[in-house]
Amino acid sequence: MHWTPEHAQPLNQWPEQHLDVSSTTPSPAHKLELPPGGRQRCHYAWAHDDISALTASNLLKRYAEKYSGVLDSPYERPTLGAYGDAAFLNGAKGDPEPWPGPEPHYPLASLHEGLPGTKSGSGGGSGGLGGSPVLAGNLPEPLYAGNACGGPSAAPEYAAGYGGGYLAPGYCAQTGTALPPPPPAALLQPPPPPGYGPSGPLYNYPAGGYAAQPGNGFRAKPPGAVEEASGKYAGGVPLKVLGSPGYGPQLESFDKFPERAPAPVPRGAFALPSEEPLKAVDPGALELVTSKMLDCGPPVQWADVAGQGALKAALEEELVWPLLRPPAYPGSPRPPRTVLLFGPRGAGKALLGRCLATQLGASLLRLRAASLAAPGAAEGARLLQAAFAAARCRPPAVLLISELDALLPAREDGAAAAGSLLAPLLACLDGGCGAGADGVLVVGTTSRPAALDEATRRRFVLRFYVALPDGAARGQILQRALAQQGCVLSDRELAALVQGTQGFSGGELGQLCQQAAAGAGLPGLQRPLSYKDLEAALAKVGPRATPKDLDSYVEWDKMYGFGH
Ligand SMILES: Nc1ncnc2c1ncn2[C@@H]1O[C@H](COP(=O)(O)OP(=O)(O)OP(=O)(O)O)[C@@H](O)[C@H]1O
Ligand SMILES: [Mg+2]
Repeated sequence: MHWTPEHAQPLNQWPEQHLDVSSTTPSPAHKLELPPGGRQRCHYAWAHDDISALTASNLLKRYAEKYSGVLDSPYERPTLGAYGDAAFLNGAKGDPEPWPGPEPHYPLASLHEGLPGTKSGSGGGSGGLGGSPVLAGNLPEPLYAGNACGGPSAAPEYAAGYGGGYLAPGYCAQTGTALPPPPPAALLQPPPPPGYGPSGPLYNYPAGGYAAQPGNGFRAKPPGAVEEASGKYAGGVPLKVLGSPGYGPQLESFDKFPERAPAPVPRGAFALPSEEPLKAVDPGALELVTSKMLDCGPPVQWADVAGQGALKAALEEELVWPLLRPPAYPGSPRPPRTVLLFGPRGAGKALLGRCLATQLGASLLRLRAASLAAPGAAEGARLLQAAFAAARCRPPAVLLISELDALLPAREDGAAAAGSLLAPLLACLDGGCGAGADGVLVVGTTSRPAALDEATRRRFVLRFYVALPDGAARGQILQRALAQQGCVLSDRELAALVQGTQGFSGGELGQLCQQAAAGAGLPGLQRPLSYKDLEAALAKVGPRATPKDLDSYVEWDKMYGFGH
C-alpha cells in the first residue's frame, strides 16, 4: 500500500472514471458519487491511510466471496441491499461482524452441501441448498429417490416438480456438486415400445402386443398372444415359422377357431361404456347381429401383417396408443373413434382391422356392408343400428364395416340416396347408435374411397391408405401360403415369383397359390406343389388393380388421407 500526495486531494475533486479494485490504492481518477449530505458519513476502506495491505486483501477476498456466492446461486437473487451493504458503506475496518441483512443468508460454504452426493456435514441442513426455503418447493424428490442406479439417496431433499415429468426412469443423480443439467433430448421422448428396434429388417412389432398401462384395465397381452413369440412376419424370422398357428395348415379356416374369450371390461378411456342407455334397439336384431357378427378368429398381431411398416406404426401411434392410454389431463382431446382404411381389394384392410381389435384387446364385430344393403333399406337400417348397439354392449369393441361404399349410393341420386343406408349410417356414426360411446372403435374399409360422400368421409376421422404389398411382403405372404401347401421354393424360384407377382394384393397371392394347387390337381395329387404349378397359375390369376386405380388411391390419399 502506497500513499502518494495525490491521495491528499479532497474526494470531491476526484474525477469519476472507474474504481480499480485490483489495487487498494485509488487513482486520482476515482471519484465517489454520493448523495449530498451523505458524503461525510461514508468512508471507503481505502480512504483510511492506516489500512494495511493484508487487511485490504482480506476485504477484497471477502467481497469477492460474497458476490461470487450471489452470482453462483441458481435461484432468484436477493437485491444487493439484502446483503448488508450498509455495513459495507459504513466502512468498518476489517469488518469482523457477519454480514447483517434483513434476511438470513444462505451460508456460502454450504451452498452445494445440501445436494445429494456431496458430503453435507453440518451444512446439509437448512443452510444447504436442499434445505433452502426458496428451493423447497422447487426441487423435489421423485426423480432421484430410490434411483435404480444406486445413486445417493438424499433425494427427499428435492421437492416435487423438478423435472419430475421429463427425466426418464433410471436417470441417475449425479454425484457432482451442481444440479444436474437438463437431460438430453432423447430422454425427453417416451421410450419406444419393444419391437421398434431399429435393427430389425422388418417392422418387427412385438409379438405379444403392447403392455397395458397400469390401471387402465387393458390386458397386458391379448388372448392367444403366447404363441406369437414364433414371429410370423417379424423380421429375421426363419421361413419355416411363417406358417403361424393362426394360419398353419392344421387350422383350415378362421371359423373353426374356438370363440375368443370375452374381453375383460377395462377401465381405460376406450373401455368405459357410455352412461347413455340404449334406445330403440330391437332386442331380436341385437341378438341376431351379435351372434352373426362376432368374429371369433385367432388374434392378429402386427407381425401377422406382412410389410406395411409405416402404416402399422401410424395406426399404432394415432389410434392404439391414444385409445389404450388414459387421457393425460382433464379436457384432453378425445382419441379418434373412427378410422377408414382404403385401398385395393385384398390389400389387407380387414386383416388390419382385426389386428387393431387384437391390439386393443377388444371384441371384434364384423359387418359386410353389401350384406346389409341386400335385404332392403328398412331391414338394413335395423341391422345396422343393432350392429352399433351390439358393439356398444361389449366394450371394448371394434366394429369392422367392410365395403363401406356399398352402403352409399351417389348422393346426387335422390332416389338411390333415399333407399340407401346412408342416413342410418351417419346417425350411428354420430353416436346415435352408440358409435360415439367410449369403448367402441368403428373401422370402415373400402376399395372405392372416391365413392364416399363428404359427410361419410368426414365422419371417419382417420383415413389411411392400405397399399399393395411390396416385394419383401409378397415374398413373406407367398412363403406362408406355400408352406401351408407343403411347397418350399428355392431362393431363386421365390425371387422369380415375387418378381412375377408385382401388383398383386395379399388376397390375390392367396388365390394364386390356391389356383396352383387346383391346377395341379391337389390335394388329390400326392406331390408337393412346384414352381411350375405356380407359373401355370400365374397365367390365370393376375392383379386386379390397374396402375390407374393405384394412382387414384394415391391422389385420394393426398387429398383426404392421413398420410403415413
Ligand atoms: N399384408 C398382408 N399380410 C398377410 N396377409 C395379407 C396381407 N394383405 C392381405 N393378406 C391376406 O389376404 C387376404 C385378403 O385380405 P383382406 O380381406 O384383409 O383384404 P381387404 O383389403 O379387406 O380386401 P377387400 O377390399 O376385398 O375387403 C386375407 O387372407 C389376408 O390375410
Ligand atoms: Mg376386406
